[in-house]
Amino acid sequence: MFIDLKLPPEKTSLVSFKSSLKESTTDHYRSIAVAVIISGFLLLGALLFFPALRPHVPHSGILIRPFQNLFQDTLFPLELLSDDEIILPPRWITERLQRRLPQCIIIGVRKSGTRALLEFLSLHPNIKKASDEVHFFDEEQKYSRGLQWYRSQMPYSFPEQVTVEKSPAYFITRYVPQRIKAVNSSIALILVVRNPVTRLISDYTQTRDNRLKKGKPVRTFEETVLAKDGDVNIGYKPIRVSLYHRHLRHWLNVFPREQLLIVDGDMLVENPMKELSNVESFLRLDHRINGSHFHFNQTKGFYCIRDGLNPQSDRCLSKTKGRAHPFVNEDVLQKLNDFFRPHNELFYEMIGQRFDW
Ligand SMILES: Nc1ncnc2c1ncn2[C@@H]1O[C@H](COP(=O)(O)OS(=O)(=O)O)[C@@H](OP(=O)(O)O)[C@H]1O
Repeated sequence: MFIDLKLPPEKTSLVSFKSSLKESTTDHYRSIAVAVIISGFLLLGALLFFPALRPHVPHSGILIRPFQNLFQDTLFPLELLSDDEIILPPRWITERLQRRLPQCIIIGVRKSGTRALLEFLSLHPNIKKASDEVHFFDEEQKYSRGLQWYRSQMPYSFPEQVTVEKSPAYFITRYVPQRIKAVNSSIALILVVRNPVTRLISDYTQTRDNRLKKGKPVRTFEETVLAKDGDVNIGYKPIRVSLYHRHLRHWLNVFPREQLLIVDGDMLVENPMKELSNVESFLRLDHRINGSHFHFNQTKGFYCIRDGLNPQSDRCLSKTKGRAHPFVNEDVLQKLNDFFRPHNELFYEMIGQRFDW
């Protein structure tokens, strides 16, 4: 049999052979790439729509909500997250993340701006706050649960971060300083104070509002703070709370003065940055909180936290902070100021610092 092979000239044949070989190799790789991409999409789709197909990954008990700021309160125990909210952080993160006992406590004074201070401080990347008041050292029932329980109330933190909690009742509870010292004798303590009369009015307003909410009868401020004979009613607890030197004495019997930072609560309202900067220095942290984090909110009448330049992002404290105070008669104010003046002097002497109260 004769087969008629019409071969092109030799040179042309070699070039076309090479080019056809190149084309077919490129086509081959292209098809593989397309196949890999399509299978990837199919796999992702399957995992997305059929959660049962997802591989079970053993977890370390610490999970991170993806794409949210890693260094804020984003760490949750497993039960708080749904399946599609969780990813596992790499081991180098989980090993360094722990709930730590606080290295700093805001001990009081109640109604002086303790919440504002805690919230504002937590803007610092190296500060982690316990969101709720913990009351470990002043409430027997909690204290009896021990340090493991206390630690479990703290947020997850990295070793370089400072954990802070605030429980204003600590300041006025006699046995608290000793208890804190027994746990951490070098702890950093912060006391927020404001004009004792303003603090008293704030305390009264809170109690009055709570009673009104429960439908209970209320007395006017004047009726509450003055006794029948017209003297200041020292039987009224909020008056005693404002006698700062009496409570502070117990703390300074236990801790050296350098371990305590006094924050001016009135200044915290007017110019939070000044006080926050003092706290950063006290905690030996870099100065990372700045004026751009705050915006004076006209409606609230206080500084609120602002994320970036977005006015929609203003985060103000709750309605229970910054309540309207009742009008107080000038004579009563005078009487209260006169009453507190010698006590304030004792306080100034004790702390080596003056206020214009
Ligand atoms: N930025 C900002 N926003 C709102 N409120 C602010 C702020 N800074 C300080 N304050 C003042 O904080 C007062 C409440 O104090 P505390 O947080 O210590 O109260 S509490 O003891 O925790 O209940 C609260 O007292 P009242 O004005 O009487 O409500 C405020 O005056």
